[in-house]
Amino acid sequence: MKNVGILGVPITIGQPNKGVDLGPDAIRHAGLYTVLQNLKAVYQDYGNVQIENKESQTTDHVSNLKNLDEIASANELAANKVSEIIEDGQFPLILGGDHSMAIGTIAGVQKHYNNLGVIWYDAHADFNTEETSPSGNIHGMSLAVNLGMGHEKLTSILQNNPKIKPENVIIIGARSIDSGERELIKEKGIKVYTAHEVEQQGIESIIKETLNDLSTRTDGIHLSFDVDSLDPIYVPGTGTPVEGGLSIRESHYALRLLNESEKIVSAEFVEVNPLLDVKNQTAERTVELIGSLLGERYI
Ligand SMILES: NC(=[NH2+])NCCC[C@H](N)C(=O)O
Ligand SMILES: [Mn+2]
Ligand SMILES: [Mn+2]
Repeated sequence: MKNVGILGVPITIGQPNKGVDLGPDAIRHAGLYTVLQNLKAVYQDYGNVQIENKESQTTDHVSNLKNLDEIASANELAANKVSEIIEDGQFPLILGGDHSMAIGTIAGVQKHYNNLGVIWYDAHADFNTEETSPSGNIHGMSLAVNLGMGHEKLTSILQNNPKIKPENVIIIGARSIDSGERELIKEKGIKVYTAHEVEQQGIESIIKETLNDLSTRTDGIHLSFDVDSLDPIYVPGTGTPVEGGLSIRESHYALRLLNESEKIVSAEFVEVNPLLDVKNQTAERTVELIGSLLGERYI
Protein backbone atom coordinates (compact mmCIF):
# COMPACT_ATOMS: atom_id res chain seq x y z
CA MET A 1 0.00 0.00 0.00
CA LYS A 2 1.12 3.47 -0.79
CA ASN A 3 2.43 6.02 1.62
CA VAL A 4 0.16 8.96 0.82
CA GLY A 5 0.88 12.67 1.25
CA ILE A 6 -2.31 14.73 1.06
CA LEU A 7 -2.14 18.35 -0.07
CA GLY A 8 -4.97 20.84 -0.60
CA VAL A 9 -4.59 23.58 -3.20
CA PRO A 10 -7.56 25.88 -2.52
CA ILE A 11 -7.18 28.08 -5.55
CA THR A 12 -10.21 29.74 -7.13
CA ILE A 13 -8.80 32.67 -9.12
CA GLY A 14 -8.22 30.56 -12.25
CA GLN A 15 -11.97 30.77 -12.92
CA PRO A 16 -14.94 33.00 -11.97
CA ASN A 17 -17.06 30.91 -9.53
CA LYS A 18 -16.74 31.37 -5.80
CA GLY A 19 -16.37 28.31 -3.59
CA VAL A 20 -13.91 26.01 -5.34
CA ASP A 21 -11.36 26.99 -2.67
CA LEU A 22 -13.55 24.99 -0.26
CA GLY A 23 -13.07 21.84 -2.35
CA PRO A 24 -10.09 20.35 -0.50
CA ASP A 25 -11.79 20.63 2.91
CA ALA A 26 -15.09 19.32 1.57
CA ILE A 27 -13.24 16.25 0.28
CA ARG A 28 -11.63 15.75 3.69
CA HIS A 29 -15.04 16.11 5.39
CA ALA A 30 -16.57 13.60 3.00
CA GLY A 31 -14.52 10.84 4.64
CA LEU A 32 -11.14 10.83 2.95
CA TYR A 33 -9.26 9.64 6.04
CA THR A 34 -11.72 6.81 6.64
CA VAL A 35 -11.19 5.51 3.13
CA LEU A 36 -7.42 5.64 3.61
CA GLN A 37 -7.67 3.91 6.98
CA ASN A 38 -9.85 1.15 5.53
CA LEU A 39 -7.21 0.62 2.87
CA LYS A 40 -4.58 0.42 5.62
CA ALA A 41 -2.72 3.24 3.93
CA VAL A 42 -0.06 5.20 5.72
CA TYR A 43 -0.85 8.87 5.19
CA GLN A 44 0.09 12.33 6.24
CA ASP A 45 -1.94 15.46 5.62
CA TYR A 46 0.22 18.43 4.66
CA GLY A 47 -2.78 20.77 4.93
CA ASN A 48 -3.58 23.43 2.39
CA VAL A 49 -1.21 25.64 0.46
CA GLN A 50 -1.71 29.21 1.66
CA ILE A 51 -3.31 31.00 -1.24
CA GLU A 52 -4.62 34.52 -1.25
CA ASN A 53 -7.67 34.40 -3.51
CA LYS A 54 -8.24 38.07 -4.06
CA GLU A 55 -11.84 39.25 -4.30
CA SER A 56 -11.16 41.81 -6.97
CA GLN A 57 -9.95 40.43 -10.23
CA THR A 58 -6.94 41.78 -12.08
CA THR A 59 -6.58 41.47 -15.84
CA ASP A 60 -3.20 41.72 -17.49
CA HIS A 61 -3.62 44.47 -20.08
CA VAL A 62 -1.27 43.01 -22.62
CA SER A 63 -2.24 39.34 -22.51
CA ASN A 64 -5.83 39.54 -21.20
CA LEU A 65 -5.02 36.84 -18.64
CA LYS A 66 -7.00 37.03 -15.41
CA ASN A 67 -5.12 37.09 -12.09
CA LEU A 68 -1.85 36.17 -13.77
CA ASP A 69 0.60 37.21 -11.03
CA GLU A 70 -1.47 35.75 -8.21
CA ILE A 71 -1.87 32.44 -10.05
CA ALA A 72 1.84 32.28 -10.84
CA SER A 73 2.87 32.75 -7.22
CA ALA A 74 0.23 30.31 -5.89
CA ASN A 75 1.48 27.68 -8.32
CA GLU A 76 5.08 28.24 -7.30
CA LEU A 77 4.05 27.44 -3.71
CA ALA A 78 2.08 24.37 -4.77
CA ALA A 79 4.97 23.11 -6.91
CA ASN A 80 7.42 23.31 -4.01
CA LYS A 81 5.03 21.52 -1.65
CA VAL A 82 4.37 18.71 -4.11
CA SER A 83 8.09 18.30 -4.65
CA GLU A 84 8.63 18.15 -0.88
CA ILE A 85 6.03 15.36 -0.55
CA ILE A 86 7.90 13.31 -3.15
CA GLU A 87 11.19 13.98 -1.37
CA ASP A 88 9.53 12.65 1.79
CA GLY A 89 8.93 9.39 -0.12
CA GLN A 90 5.18 9.84 -0.38
CA PHE A 91 2.60 9.62 -3.13
CA PRO A 92 1.16 13.12 -3.66
CA LEU A 93 -2.65 13.08 -3.47
CA ILE A 94 -3.58 16.65 -4.31
CA LEU A 95 -7.04 18.13 -3.81
CA GLY A 96 -8.42 21.17 -5.61
CA GLY A 97 -9.10 23.86 -6.22
CA ASP A 98 -9.54 25.01 -9.80
CA HIS A 99 -7.55 23.29 -12.53
CA SER A 100 -5.05 26.15 -12.90
CA MET A 101 -3.29 24.40 -9.99
CA ALA A 102 -2.03 21.71 -12.39
CA ILE A 103 0.57 24.22 -13.57
CA GLY A 104 2.23 23.97 -10.18
CA THR A 105 1.47 20.37 -9.27
CA ILE A 106 2.92 19.01 -12.50
CA ALA A 107 5.96 21.28 -12.24
CA GLY A 108 6.55 19.85 -8.75
CA VAL A 109 6.21 16.23 -9.85
CA GLN A 110 8.22 16.72 -13.03
CA LYS A 111 11.28 17.77 -11.02
CA HIS A 112 11.62 14.12 -10.02
CA TYR A 113 11.17 12.48 -13.44
CA ASN A 114 13.03 12.69 -16.74
CA ASN A 115 10.02 11.82 -18.83
CA LEU A 116 6.76 12.36 -17.03
CA GLY A 117 3.49 11.15 -18.57
CA VAL A 118 0.14 12.79 -17.86
CA ILE A 119 -3.40 11.44 -18.10
CA TRP A 120 -5.79 14.41 -18.32
CA TYR A 121 -9.25 13.05 -17.42
CA ASP A 122 -11.55 15.98 -18.18
CA ALA A 123 -14.57 17.26 -20.12
CA HIS A 124 -12.25 19.99 -21.35
CA ALA A 125 -8.79 19.99 -22.87
CA ASP A 126 -7.53 23.02 -20.89
CA PHE A 127 -5.38 23.66 -23.93
CA ASN A 128 -6.01 27.37 -24.49
CA THR A 129 -3.36 30.05 -24.60
CA GLU A 130 -3.96 33.77 -24.12
CA GLU A 131 -4.40 33.98 -27.92
CA THR A 132 -7.10 31.32 -28.15
CA SER A 133 -8.91 31.58 -24.79
CA PRO A 134 -12.52 32.76 -25.03
CA SER A 135 -12.57 33.56 -21.30
CA GLY A 136 -9.09 34.60 -20.12
CA ASN A 137 -9.55 32.04 -17.31
CA ILE A 138 -6.28 30.30 -16.62
CA HIS A 139 -7.91 27.02 -15.50
CA GLY A 140 -8.65 26.52 -19.21
CA MET A 141 -4.94 26.80 -20.08
CA SER A 142 -3.05 24.64 -17.61
CA LEU A 143 -2.33 21.69 -19.89
CA ALA A 144 -0.98 23.98 -22.63
CA VAL A 145 1.21 25.70 -20.03
CA ASN A 146 2.63 22.32 -19.01
CA LEU A 147 3.76 21.86 -22.61
CA GLY A 148 5.53 25.20 -22.55
CA MET A 149 2.84 27.26 -24.31
CA GLY A 150 1.53 30.47 -22.78
CA HIS A 151 2.75 33.34 -20.64
CA GLU A 152 6.31 33.03 -19.38
CA LYS A 153 5.24 33.76 -15.82
CA LEU A 154 3.31 30.47 -16.00
CA THR A 155 5.63 28.33 -18.11
CA SER A 156 8.64 29.19 -15.94
CA ILE A 157 7.35 27.82 -12.61
CA LEU A 158 10.32 26.09 -10.88
CA GLN A 159 12.24 25.95 -14.18
CA ASN A 160 11.83 27.80 -17.44
CA ASN A 161 11.16 24.75 -19.59
CA PRO A 162 8.27 22.65 -20.96
CA LYS A 163 7.32 20.17 -18.23
CA ILE A 164 5.86 17.47 -20.47
CA LYS A 165 6.25 16.38 -24.07
CA PRO A 166 3.16 16.34 -26.31
CA GLU A 167 3.48 12.58 -26.96
CA ASN A 168 3.43 11.94 -23.20
CA VAL A 169 -0.05 13.43 -22.67
CA ILE A 170 -3.36 11.67 -23.17
CA ILE A 171 -6.72 13.39 -22.70
CA ILE A 172 -9.73 11.23 -21.80
CA GLY A 173 -13.40 12.25 -21.66
CA ALA A 174 -13.25 15.52 -23.62
CA ARG A 175 -16.47 16.92 -25.05
CA SER A 176 -16.02 20.69 -24.84
CA ILE A 177 -13.05 21.95 -26.82
CA ASP A 178 -12.80 25.55 -28.07
CA SER A 179 -11.93 26.04 -31.75
CA GLY A 180 -8.50 27.50 -31.01
CA GLU A 181 -7.71 24.61 -28.68
CA ARG A 182 -8.67 22.15 -31.38
CA GLU A 183 -6.10 23.68 -33.73
CA LEU A 184 -3.37 23.57 -31.09
CA ILE A 185 -4.18 19.97 -30.16
CA LYS A 186 -3.85 18.96 -33.81
CA GLU A 187 -0.67 20.96 -34.25
CA LYS A 188 0.96 19.29 -31.24
CA GLY A 189 -0.43 15.85 -32.11
CA ILE A 190 -2.00 15.28 -28.69
CA LYS A 191 -3.90 12.02 -28.31
CA VAL A 192 -7.52 12.66 -27.27
CA TYR A 193 -10.15 10.06 -26.41
CA THR A 194 -13.37 12.06 -26.54
CA ALA A 195 -16.55 11.13 -24.67
CA HIS A 196 -17.77 9.64 -27.97
CA GLU A 197 -14.72 7.39 -28.14
CA VAL A 198 -15.36 6.25 -24.59
CA GLU A 199 -18.85 5.30 -25.78
CA GLN A 200 -17.62 3.56 -28.91
CA GLN A 201 -14.38 1.91 -27.80
CA GLY A 202 -15.08 1.37 -24.11
CA ILE A 203 -13.13 2.61 -21.13
CA GLU A 204 -11.23 -0.63 -20.53
CA SER A 205 -9.67 -0.64 -23.98
CA ILE A 206 -8.90 3.09 -23.74
CA ILE A 207 -7.15 2.84 -20.38
CA LYS A 208 -5.15 -0.20 -21.50
CA GLU A 209 -4.10 1.54 -24.71
CA THR A 210 -3.19 4.66 -22.73
CA LEU A 211 -1.06 2.70 -20.30
CA ASN A 212 0.68 0.73 -23.06
CA ASP A 213 1.40 3.87 -24.94
CA LEU A 214 2.68 5.94 -22.00
CA SER A 215 4.57 3.11 -20.31
CA THR A 216 6.98 2.67 -23.19
CA ARG A 217 8.06 6.30 -23.12
CA THR A 218 7.64 7.63 -19.61
CA ASP A 219 9.17 6.94 -16.21
CA GLY A 220 6.02 7.82 -14.25
CA ILE A 221 2.45 8.96 -14.91
CA HIS A 222 0.59 11.80 -13.19
CA LEU A 223 -3.21 11.62 -13.15
CA SER A 224 -4.99 14.95 -13.44
CA PHE A 225 -8.64 14.15 -12.71
CA ASP A 226 -11.09 16.99 -13.27
CA VAL A 227 -14.41 15.95 -11.71
CA ASP A 228 -16.31 17.59 -14.57
CA SER A 229 -15.17 14.62 -16.69
CA LEU A 230 -18.13 12.88 -15.08
CA ASP A 231 -21.66 13.62 -16.15
CA PRO A 232 -23.16 16.48 -14.09
CA ILE A 233 -25.91 14.15 -12.82
CA TYR A 234 -23.23 12.65 -10.54
CA VAL A 235 -21.26 15.80 -9.79
CA PRO A 236 -23.40 18.95 -9.67
CA GLY A 237 -20.77 20.74 -7.57
CA THR A 238 -18.43 21.94 -10.28
CA GLY A 239 -18.06 25.27 -12.11
CA THR A 240 -18.05 24.28 -15.78
CA PRO A 241 -20.33 21.23 -16.09
CA VAL A 242 -20.82 19.66 -19.53
CA GLU A 243 -23.62 17.23 -20.34
CA GLY A 244 -22.94 13.85 -21.88
CA GLY A 245 -20.20 12.97 -19.46
CA LEU A 246 -18.56 9.78 -18.30
CA SER A 247 -20.42 7.52 -15.91
CA ILE A 248 -19.45 6.92 -12.34
CA ARG A 249 -19.15 3.18 -13.03
CA GLU A 250 -16.77 3.48 -15.96
CA SER A 251 -14.71 6.04 -14.06
CA HIS A 252 -14.34 3.72 -11.06
CA TYR A 253 -13.26 1.02 -13.47
CA ALA A 254 -10.76 3.36 -15.15
CA LEU A 255 -9.26 4.21 -11.76
CA ARG A 256 -9.11 0.56 -10.75
CA LEU A 257 -7.17 -0.26 -13.93
CA LEU A 258 -4.80 2.61 -13.21
CA ASN A 259 -4.30 1.28 -9.69
CA GLU A 260 -3.54 -2.22 -10.97
CA SER A 261 -1.01 -0.88 -13.45
CA GLU A 262 1.14 0.57 -10.64
CA LYS A 263 2.26 3.29 -13.06
CA ILE A 264 0.59 6.27 -11.40
CA VAL A 265 3.09 8.25 -9.33
CA SER A 266 0.88 11.19 -8.29
CA ALA A 267 -2.72 12.31 -8.66
CA GLU A 268 -4.91 15.35 -8.29
CA PHE A 269 -8.71 15.65 -8.08
CA VAL A 270 -9.85 19.14 -9.04
CA GLU A 271 -12.78 21.49 -9.58
CA VAL A 272 -14.87 20.33 -6.60
CA ASN A 273 -17.02 23.34 -5.66
CA PRO A 274 -19.11 22.81 -2.50
CA LEU A 275 -21.06 26.06 -3.01
CA LEU A 276 -22.49 24.68 -6.25
CA ASP A 277 -23.04 21.23 -4.78
CA VAL A 278 -26.07 19.40 -3.42
CA LYS A 279 -25.46 17.77 0.00
CA ASN A 280 -21.69 17.50 -0.59
CA GLN A 281 -22.28 14.62 -3.03
CA THR A 282 -19.55 15.80 -5.42
CA ALA A 283 -16.97 15.64 -2.63
CA GLU A 284 -18.35 12.26 -1.50
CA ARG A 285 -18.08 10.82 -5.00
CA THR A 286 -14.57 12.23 -5.27
CA VAL A 287 -13.57 10.40 -2.09
CA GLU A 288 -14.99 7.16 -3.51
CA LEU A 289 -13.08 7.68 -6.76
CA ILE A 290 -9.87 8.29 -4.79
CA GLY A 291 -10.62 4.98 -3.04
CA SER A 292 -10.66 3.17 -6.39
CA LEU A 293 -7.39 4.77 -7.45
CA LEU A 294 -5.77 3.64 -4.20
CA GLY A 295 -7.01 0.06 -4.38
CA GLU A 296 -10.53 -0.17 -2.96
CA ARG A 297 -12.55 -2.98 -4.53
CA TYR A 298 -16.24 -3.93 -4.59
CA ILE A 299 -15.41 -7.42 -3.39
N1 LIG B 1 -10.62 23.17 -15.84
C1 LIG B 1 -11.75 23.56 -16.39
N2 LIG B 1 -12.88 23.26 -15.83
N3 LIG B 1 -11.68 24.24 -17.52
C2 LIG B 1 -12.80 24.80 -18.23
C3 LIG B 1 -12.35 25.61 -19.41
C4 LIG B 1 -13.50 26.20 -20.17
C5 LIG B 1 -13.12 26.94 -21.45
N4 LIG B 1 -12.56 26.04 -22.42
C6 LIG B 1 -12.15 28.07 -21.16
O1 LIG B 1 -11.01 27.99 -21.53
O2 LIG B 1 -12.52 29.04 -20.55
MN1 LIG C 1 -13.00 20.43 -16.98
MN1 LIG D 1 -9.95 20.89 -16.34
